[in-house]
Amino acid sequence: MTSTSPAPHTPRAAATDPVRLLRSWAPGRGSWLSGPRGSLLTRGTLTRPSSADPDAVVRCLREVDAGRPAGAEPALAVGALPFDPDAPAHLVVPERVERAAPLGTVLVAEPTGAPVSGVLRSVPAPERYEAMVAEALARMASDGLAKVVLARGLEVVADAPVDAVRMVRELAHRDPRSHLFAVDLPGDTPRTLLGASPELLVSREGADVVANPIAGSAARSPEPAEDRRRAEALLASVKDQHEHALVVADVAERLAPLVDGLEVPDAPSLVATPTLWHLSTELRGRVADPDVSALHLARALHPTPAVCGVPRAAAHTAITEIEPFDRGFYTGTVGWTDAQGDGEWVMALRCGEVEGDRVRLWAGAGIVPASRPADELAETAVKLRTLLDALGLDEA
Ligand SMILES: C=C(O[C@@H]1C=C(C(=O)O)C=C[C@H]1O)C(=O)O
Repeated sequence: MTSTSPAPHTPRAAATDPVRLLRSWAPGRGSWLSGPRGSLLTRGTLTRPSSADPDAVVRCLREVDAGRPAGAEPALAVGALPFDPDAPAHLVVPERVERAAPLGTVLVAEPTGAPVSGVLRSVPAPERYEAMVAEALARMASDGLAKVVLARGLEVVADAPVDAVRMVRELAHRDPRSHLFAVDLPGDTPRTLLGASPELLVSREGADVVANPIAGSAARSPEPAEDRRRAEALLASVKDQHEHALVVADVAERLAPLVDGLEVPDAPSLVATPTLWHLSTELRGRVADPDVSALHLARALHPTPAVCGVPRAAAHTAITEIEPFDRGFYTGTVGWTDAQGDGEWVMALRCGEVEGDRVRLWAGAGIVPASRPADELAETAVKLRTLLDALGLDEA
């Protein structure tokens, strides 16, 4: 790690207005994260951990802390881990951190300014995605693959540089209760990963650990009775319950050695985004060893079958062979971890990457033997709406 002067002390539970924090974010200056437990704005780069290995990150944070006055807030590392656990992660120890209450408690005004106009390209074409699902189903019949999550992407070439600030405010306006994020990515030109995810990978606060896998989805309806019917059909769906149970079993198995008193609900509950119903299970426990940080937990769980599959290695191979693009940070995890081990990591879903006049966005769906290609394509189209709506684009 490189080191510079110690960061100024920021009070842990600053009574900052969460909307002011959101309004202070701009690409190239730091990261903004917001979820049901609070929001966080970071600025500048004090140092970068030498690797994203959790032990190295915690060591780096403790070194930063050692140079700070007693009672200062613990140093933290913020950033993103890619889908591929072997690909380079992006973590920085920021110069300054500001915290605020959850954004979900306040109304975020609809941003002004023109939405994006430009050209959209599907990667791959929608029919090709259906063929990809069919290929996954064929592999399942022959090689013991129980679940694989297949994604597709959209590439937007806009008529002018894309306003990432407007997109983030639009996401916050539409779904302030989701896990919102805007994180600068490394590269020669400024790149921002931004999104509104429904899924918490894992959080640690003191000894308390929460993981909240989500899998199994149904499009919502603007008509209340139909909306309710779809939610109940999802809860009763044998296919979706199976798809969900595979994820919960994997998360529980990987958490078990790290967590005491793991509580795993017997059945999932429903959660809603503005566009989708999902099956959700909240697992809770307490870290067995205080040195197991939120980042250790995230590394142990990622990539869960909510974004990869079962068995993990076979699903990862199938994804690499079938998907015609590199996922990068999509279906990776975004968050922070501090010197005491607290932190929160959310799944990089319903997200896009903004770079100049380009935006890349992705959505995927869990494929199990009972999946049908046309239904999975439709599900990805609904998932893509989150970012398309933030862009003000109509297609897909
Ligand atoms: C892969 C995505 O979402 C994941 C897959 C889901 C599913 O298959 O039902 C639901 C939530 C997420 O865990 C995505 O949004 O792109």
